[in-house]
Amino acid sequence: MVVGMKYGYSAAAAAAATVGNDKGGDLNSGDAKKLMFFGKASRVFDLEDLLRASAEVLGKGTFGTAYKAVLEMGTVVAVKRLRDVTISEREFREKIETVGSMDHENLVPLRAYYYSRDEKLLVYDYMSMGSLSALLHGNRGGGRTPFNWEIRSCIALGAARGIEYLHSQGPNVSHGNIKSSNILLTQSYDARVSDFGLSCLVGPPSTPNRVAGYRAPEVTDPGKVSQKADVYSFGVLLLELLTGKPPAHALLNEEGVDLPRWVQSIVREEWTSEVFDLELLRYQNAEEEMVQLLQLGIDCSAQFPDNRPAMSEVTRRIDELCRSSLPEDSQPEPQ
Ligand SMILES: Nc1ncnc2c1ncn2[C@@H]1O[C@H](COP(=O)(O)OP(=O)(O)OP(=O)(O)O)[C@@H](O)[C@H]1O
Repeated sequence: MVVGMKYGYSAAAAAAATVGNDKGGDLNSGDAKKLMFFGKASRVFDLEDLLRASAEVLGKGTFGTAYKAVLEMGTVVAVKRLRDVTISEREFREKIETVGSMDHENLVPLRAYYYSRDEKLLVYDYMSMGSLSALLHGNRGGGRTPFNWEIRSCIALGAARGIEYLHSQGPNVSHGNIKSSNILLTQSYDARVSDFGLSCLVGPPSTPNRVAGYRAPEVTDPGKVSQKADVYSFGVLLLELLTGKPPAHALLNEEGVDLPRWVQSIVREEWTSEVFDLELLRYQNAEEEMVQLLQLGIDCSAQFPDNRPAMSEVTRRIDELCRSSLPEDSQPEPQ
């Protein structure tokens, strides 16, 4: 199956056919029609390889459709086809260069991009374990790895570190779309934050309710999200991780209650019996730490931005919780 034929990458295919040579470097030369890579060692395939790859739709998101593409040489990548890119080509290239320069072990690296008038593609590492959302809310039948405290707290810490890194790039740098489907997992359940930097490339989402459960109350323009709004979304994500409930859960919405308010409506003494995910309780051996992480989720999702902690503090608190729940003989060296 060919990506271009099956999913209509025809504009990219046409561009590829006209490339002809690799020379030149400015926007009007052949390079403008090529797959542009970030980093040095990663230039192992080109646009034609990508167009020949067999592809499968992973899902439709706010910014476009994501595909899993298996290249002929066996490399697997995730390709995001952006829709509604409203900014100019120059602005797009400038912004995407910034995104591509972000480098942290808890971010999904952007490997390459393709820009033409009709087609904008982003190429990421493919994360074979999928998203936190799928793991939390997908099939809970037998055969799956117990989704215990150790794994969940490690995911919370990794995601917090990724967001903290983004925030450390400047006071105006934020993610803008923190949610469980944007936390992807490696084989060893390390968390990687994806989709950063995309909200400034595309127009307003056509489906605003997708992020409803995660969006901070003060956010009116999804294109203008502050770091404190990211902290709110991360707080909701922590509550989701511990309760196993999706923030836009039908039952919660019927009562007009969002996840943070639902958790707060239950007295602390009843958290263990009423709030925590039953699957988490089954492997429970860290009740005090679970309660503290839930409290952190509540603190992060405070109504007023000034009452929310900074991501650096959030990371520090999760790191402490992870350390205190480890057996004495397996405590890691402080970083
Ligand atoms: N690099 C990747 N590796 C594996 N799966 C991915 C990758 N990127 C995205 N996905 C998965 O593909 C699906 C669609 O992703 P996409 O980011 O387009 O939409 P979303 O996360 O559902 O929403 P949004 O666009 O608002 O972030 C999701 O299930 C996501 O977890």
